[in-house]
Amino acid sequence: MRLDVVTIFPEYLEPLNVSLVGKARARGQLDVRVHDLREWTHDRHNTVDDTPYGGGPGMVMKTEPWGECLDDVLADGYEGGAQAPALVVPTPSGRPFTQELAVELSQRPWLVFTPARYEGIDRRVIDEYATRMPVYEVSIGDYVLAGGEAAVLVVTEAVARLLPGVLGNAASHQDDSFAPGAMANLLEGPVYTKPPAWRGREIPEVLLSGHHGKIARWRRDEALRRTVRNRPDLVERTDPKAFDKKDREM
Ligand SMILES: NC(=O)c1ccno1
Repeated sequence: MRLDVVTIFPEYLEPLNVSLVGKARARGQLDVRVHDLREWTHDRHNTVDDTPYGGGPGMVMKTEPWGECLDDVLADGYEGGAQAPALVVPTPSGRPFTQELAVELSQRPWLVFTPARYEGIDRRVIDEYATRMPVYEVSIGDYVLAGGEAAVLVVTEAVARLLPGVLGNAASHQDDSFAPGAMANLLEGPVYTKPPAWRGREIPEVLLSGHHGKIARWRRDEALRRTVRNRPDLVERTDPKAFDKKDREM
């Protein structure tokens, strides 16, 4: 997978050089390219923003630097072919970024992220590239950040860990909260490791029983308990019959 990120703060994307994403890049599983938008400006102040038409607070990111930069970024890929890119626009007014959407994005060969600053990017930029490729406007939560770069880090990590071979144990993400299948709409339950006792706190006995069926059921029940406590909205979304199905799958 190829990921391009266009930003006015390239240093914000340094975390993409470490841990899971950094290792995937080193192994060649991910080709991440970060581009400084200001390199596509032509004035001595490297201007990327201007006042909004219609008035109002703040500034809007200008079309020209974005257009010239995205044209260059896309020029070395095959638009519309097997390497067709998709634009990913982090914005509080986007569709919620979910595990399901992470799975969908992980199946694309090339993502181009356009994190905005200020009040956002002139809408004509998104409209222009929407004529050439899929555009995903995504929100990582109901809050406003100073810019989209933090959202790029979140989306990149959630997508990269789903790529084949990136997680050491492929089974790890099958039991994730929200993972399709048995865990869809369920939060992950508690996890434990050695020592068996710590400050008088013991491990739930069932986890030491070696009885896989009982352990699976206990984990499902704990996941349900946590979901009811922290995300009752997810429980409402789940057909009660599905819980029986989950029983069989776990
Ligand atoms: N909530 C978000 O995803 C976001 C992106 C940029 N600012 O906020």
